Amino acid sequence: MAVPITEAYTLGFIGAGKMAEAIARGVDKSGILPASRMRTAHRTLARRQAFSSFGVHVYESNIKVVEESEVIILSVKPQVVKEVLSELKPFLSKEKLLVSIAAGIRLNDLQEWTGHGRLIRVMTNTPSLVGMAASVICLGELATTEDEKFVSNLFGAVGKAWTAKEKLLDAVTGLSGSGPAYVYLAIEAMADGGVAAGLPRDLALCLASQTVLGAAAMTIESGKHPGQLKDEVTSPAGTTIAGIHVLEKNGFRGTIMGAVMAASKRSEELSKHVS
Ligand SMILES: NC(=O)C1=CN([C@@H]2O[C@H](COP(=O)(O)OP(=O)(O)OC[C@H]3O[C@@H](n4cnc5c(N)ncnc54)[C@H](O)[C@@H]3O)[C@@H](O)[C@H]2O)C=CC1
Ligand SMILES: O=C(O)[C@@H]1CCC=N1
Repeated sequence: MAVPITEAYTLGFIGAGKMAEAIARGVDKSGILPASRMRTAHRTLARRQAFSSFGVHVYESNIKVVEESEVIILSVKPQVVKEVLSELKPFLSKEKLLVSIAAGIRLNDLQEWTGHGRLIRVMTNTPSLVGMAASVICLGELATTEDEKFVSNLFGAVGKAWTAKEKLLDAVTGLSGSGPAYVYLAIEAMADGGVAAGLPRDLALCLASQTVLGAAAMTIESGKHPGQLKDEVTSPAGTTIAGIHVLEKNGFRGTIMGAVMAASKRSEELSKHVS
């Protein structure tokens, strides 16, 4: 019988890397759980300090993290998940809720490696650090609706969270998991374009970032189709259509679609290589 997660829970991170830090800091900032109720472990001093600097308890071993946590976020690279879980399996009782954020690692495999199904898979992204993540949640067989609510609240505190069937998670990974990197490239390229056109670098980067933020907010808040919003920027014989012509000639949309599809495919491949 799965024990409901109480308000006084502790949150452990197995794998104190970039994504774990973005979640831990984001959750701490959100106010729903202070860093003092979070635990992790790492072999390097630099990563231990990165977590202890904002109040996370850092232990000597992954086992201690699991023993001391009710909810465990598995945040190691997909390639080491099986090995890490083989060590932790005896300590992962059904009282504990395991949340895997590893790209491509299926619930079936996680279930086999842990010996039980009180599992939730989440594909999130690094903007959790600033409370703007996009996360998708998939429930394992033994995860309860309370577990789902709990994890939705946790990831909802660092952005927006949706629940979906696991078969969609490779596509989610290719779109929103990897997506921030595509947008960083776009921001960098827009800033470079601004510099080429004569802007100082600092101003160019601020303008590029704010423009992406503003356009994303317009898409979400106006409810308008992005094509309509594009038309509203594009005056006849104006500047925007000149820019769009260059993008279309160079396959901009096809390139972005191809990136999402390639990353989704890679997520699918990862699942096959590790099981
Ligand atoms: N970085 C991102 O934007 C996203 C990453 N993810 C997933 O999150 C997971 C972590 O990714 P990152 O944080 O980017 O990687 P990372 O390499 O920054 O973090 C993984 C950490 O795990 C540590 N580690 C390796 N073996 C370990 C072991 N046996 N015990 C404890 N720790 C160990 C590594 O030293 C490293 O610090 C991956 O599975 C990835 O697919 C999911 C969504 C987005
Ligand atoms: O590049 C990766 O494999 C991870 C998963 C999604 C974002 N970063």
